[in-house]
Amino acid sequence: MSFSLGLTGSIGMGKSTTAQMFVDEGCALWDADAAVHRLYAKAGAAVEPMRNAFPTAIVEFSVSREALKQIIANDPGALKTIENIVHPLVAMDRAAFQDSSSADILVFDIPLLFETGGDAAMDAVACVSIPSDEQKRRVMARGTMSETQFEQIRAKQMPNNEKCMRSDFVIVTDTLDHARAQVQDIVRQIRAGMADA
Ligand SMILES: CC(C)(COP(=O)(O)OP(=O)(O)OC[C@H]1O[C@@H](n2cnc3c(N)ncnc32)[C@H](O)[C@@H]1O)[C@@H](O)C(=O)NCCC(=O)NCCS
Ligand SMILES: Nc1ncnc2c1ncn2[C@@H]1O[C@H](COP(=O)(O)OP(=O)(O)OP(=O)(O)O)[C@@H](O)[C@H]1O
Repeated sequence: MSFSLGLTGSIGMGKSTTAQMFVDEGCALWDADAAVHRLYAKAGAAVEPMRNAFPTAIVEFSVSREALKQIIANDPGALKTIENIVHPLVAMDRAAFQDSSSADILVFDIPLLFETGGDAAMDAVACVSIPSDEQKRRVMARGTMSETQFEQIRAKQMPNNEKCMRSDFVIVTDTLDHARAQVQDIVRQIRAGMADA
């Protein structure tokens, strides 16, 4: 039996970077954002349902994120429709990974873990955390979102302190070395618990 660890945190707080540190420790990784990329790609399972809901979102046989962002900017309610299409498909992709992976620890990088109730399927949850001003600085430095887009996404997410309170582990992502040390400690604790079980 493998151990399922949910890895969550608000936009730009360091989930993807921290997830790779779990991979370095021998954990298998499933990434919800990467699953969405597969679903949006040519022949991906979200393309046809999305075409039905938002014909202008399809560019060259795939779902265009730029077009989606435009659609959401004009109609913030569109995000709910998008989620209703995407989230069940994401859940199927996750279940297939869970069934097929043989690593001792499976890490699920899921931005909306608590918001979608996905935490119920996890043995434990780790949340990445940094102060909100640093979060904004890091997202703006990526240069992929306007401040309005960032604030829209952030407003939809559960507040960071609530996520941290509901998690079994909090990983402070202030420096790479500090984050790695915390990841190694969590992996050690989980493996020790598995050995005791
Ligand atoms: C809004 C979209 C077009 C923005 O695309 P873009 O490439 O600019 O950003 P990206 O996908 O990398 O998302 C950046 C971060 O925003 C956050 N985020 C994305 N979608 C949502 C959402 N529906 N609610 C809250 N936060 C979200 C996540 O923390 C994510 O890591 C895209 O995120 C999307 O299609 N979202 C709907 C699907 C979804 O809910 N994905 C979340 C993971 S299942
Ligand atoms: N421990 C850390 N120390 C210093 N910088 C970090 C650390 N972790 C992440 N970062 C930086 O913060 C930024 C955001 O990190 P990352 O892309 O991992 O976040 P994310 O939570 O996956 O983002 P999103 O929610 O948008 O997908 C990146 O520029 C990354 O280099």
